[in-house]
Amino acid sequence: MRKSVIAGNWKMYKTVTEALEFFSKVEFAGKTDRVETVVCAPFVALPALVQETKASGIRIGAQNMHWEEEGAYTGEISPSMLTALGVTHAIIGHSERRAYFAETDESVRLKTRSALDHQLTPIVCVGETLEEREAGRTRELVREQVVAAIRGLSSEEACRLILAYEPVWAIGTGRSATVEDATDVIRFIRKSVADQFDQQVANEVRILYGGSVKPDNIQSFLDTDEIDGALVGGASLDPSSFARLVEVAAQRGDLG
Ligand SMILES: O=C(CO)COP(=O)(O)O
Repeated sequence: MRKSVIAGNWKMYKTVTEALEFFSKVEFAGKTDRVETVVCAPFVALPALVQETKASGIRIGAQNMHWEEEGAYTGEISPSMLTALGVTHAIIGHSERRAYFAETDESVRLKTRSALDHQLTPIVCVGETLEEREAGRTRELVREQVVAAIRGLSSEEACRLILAYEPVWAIGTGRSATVEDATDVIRFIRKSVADQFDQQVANEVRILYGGSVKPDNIQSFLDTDEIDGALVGGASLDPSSFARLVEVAAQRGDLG
């Protein structure tokens, strides 16, 4: 059975002090062996959070990275800077980065490749806008994004990926996708992975749903075998709500 993942994406929220406060208010012990629990925090909070969460089994992730090892790239952070801190995951190609910072399928491919080369787990985001969904282009677009990200990877590397289906219209809107729609697209993503590699790789890749996931709707997403967890924005900022999400996923682990 694939291990469930609950990944919080804090986006541009929380100072270092606030980030540390979050972990002083919440207890994750005993759950993180059943659920891969990741908090993707702003760069400046990463060193303190890696130290703070050492004993708890929580993994700390970045929200972006450059693909080069080092160089004249003002304002950028390299994968080896992240691994040197003890960061284990990196979100790649979030729709906000695609929309506001000109991330392309090609930069997503380079970053995915580089993250894997540096033993970081990439959480690669794909998803359509409302306009694209209404035009019936969801599958075509999502397949394009997935294929671009995994092009050139070996099967072993592909198995280490986490993909996240995040429909843009569901992010931060309070309007999540229905479980049926999310399941349908995620099943299709798994098939796209199988087409590029084989069924065995497709069976191993974890695929998350993201977009207005909250403690009161996560259970319905996790009830389907197809969805391996959630990438959570708003509801990951509050310690008790994030802990609740992890708890629900941990109970699922018990059943498996
Ligand atoms: O963008 C997201 C996670 O990456 C989802 O954000 P919300 O959970 O706030 O909708």
